[in-house]
Amino acid sequence: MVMKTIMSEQRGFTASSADAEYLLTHPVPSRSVIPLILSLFGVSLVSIIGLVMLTLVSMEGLTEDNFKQRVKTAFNIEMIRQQGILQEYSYWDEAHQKLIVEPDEDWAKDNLGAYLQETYGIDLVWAFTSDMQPVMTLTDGEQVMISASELQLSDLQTLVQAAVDSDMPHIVSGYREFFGTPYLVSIGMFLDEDEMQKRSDGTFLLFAYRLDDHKIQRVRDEYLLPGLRFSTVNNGEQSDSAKVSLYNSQGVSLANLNWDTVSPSDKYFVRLLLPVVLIFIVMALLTWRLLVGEYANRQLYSSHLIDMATKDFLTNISNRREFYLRANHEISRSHREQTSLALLMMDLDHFKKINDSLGHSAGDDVLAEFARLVQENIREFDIFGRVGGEEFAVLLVAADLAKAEEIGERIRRVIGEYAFPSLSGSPLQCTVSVGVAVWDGEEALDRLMVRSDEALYTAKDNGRNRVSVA
Ligand SMILES: Nc1nc2c(ncn2[C@@H]2O[C@H](COP(=O)(O)OP(=O)(O)OP(=O)(O)O)[C@@H](O)[C@H]2O)c(=O)[nH]1
Repeated sequence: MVMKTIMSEQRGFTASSADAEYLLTHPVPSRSVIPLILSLFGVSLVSIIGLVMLTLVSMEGLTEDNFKQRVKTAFNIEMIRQQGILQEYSYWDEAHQKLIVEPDEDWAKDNLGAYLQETYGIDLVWAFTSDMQPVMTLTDGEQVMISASELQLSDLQTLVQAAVDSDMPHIVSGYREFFGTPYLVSIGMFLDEDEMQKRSDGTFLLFAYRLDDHKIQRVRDEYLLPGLRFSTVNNGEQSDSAKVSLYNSQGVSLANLNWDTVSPSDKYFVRLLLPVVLIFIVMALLTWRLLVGEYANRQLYSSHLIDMATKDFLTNISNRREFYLRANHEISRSHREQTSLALLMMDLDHFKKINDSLGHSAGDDVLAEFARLVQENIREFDIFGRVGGEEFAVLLVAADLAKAEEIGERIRRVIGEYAFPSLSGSPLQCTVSVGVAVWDGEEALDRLMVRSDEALYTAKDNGRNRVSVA
């Protein structure tokens, strides 16, 4: 409501009352809020980067665990596959006949040998008796002779016993070392095809494949385990860097499996970081622009409002209210400091005629021009205001009667001699009457105004265009 009043009094200012209303309900933000908001952006950015890092690092752990699980699963499947092949042969009466009862080298080579090696990667086939005497031995598809003592070199005995003790089909698997090389081994008892039980002779069949680079490459490709590497362990110790180790039945590590997992933090961090940082920078810049722009608008608007409240829109000098405020302040100060003051009250002569003959707007121009001329002829610290329609007042600071008369006379002369520009073409002549009153050192502003007003009327009564003293 206050704003609306000011707006209607101070015509000419372009802001609407809705704008003023908005300003009142949205106070100008303090500039210190801007760095605060930007710091919040910074903190959020750091938190998001931290969160992304944390997510990626935990993903890294998951990826590592996941890969390890897949490697173990792959080797378990390999074992089961080997057991499946072994089972087919251990149940096959003809195989028992040709490998144990009447060993037939040609049959063995045709039905096991190269065929098993090429199709299933089986490098080693042994058929042996319950007292671990080898009957038929095929290595790399070829029949070779191998002694019982060589067979006993490994901890094969445990595996043999486990096969005997296990349930049907009496097949077990494990990792064993033969001739200094780790192998994936499956041992099964020969079973009777018709009776579906252990044969009375307690004979065994062993299938194994060598864990070499070639095998690991196959596992790598088949089970989609990129980067899987293999190394044998000579001293039986698990290597520090090994991610999965293959142990024999005594818990001795025979081989180490390693791989290079792609680290999500390495792979995605930079890719994620860049857009996140960019988005934050853009957001921070936009916020900065909005806040700074808004702040500047509010400042501008505030200064406009102050102008509207204190200045006369036509002449740009103090309005009545502001004149009273400043003049009262000056009287208090003069009272304290015991200095002199004088008041000039001025009124343009026959101003109505200008309005009537040339129009209100021409009258406005004369008023504005009059104010400018007066302003030029008083001192900077004098208080000048429009106190009525065509009535003006100047409070002369530290001025005695002589000084006040001198200034009043100067104004009267300047106005009288001035050719006011006019739209009609020919310049206008105006005169002004001035009433002077010197402050008595005690009186209030109203009283001083009344006395100078009376002096002004005396000037008017005495023929205008003159300076009268109260
Ligand atoms: N153009 C214009 N005229 C105004 C404004 N304020 C007051 N007036 C006019 O000023 C005139 C004052 O007339 P009067 O009070 O009769 O005084 P005067 O014609 O100046 O005659 P004296 O003062 O007796 O010399 C009136 O016509 C008012 O309308 C204003 O802001 N603009």
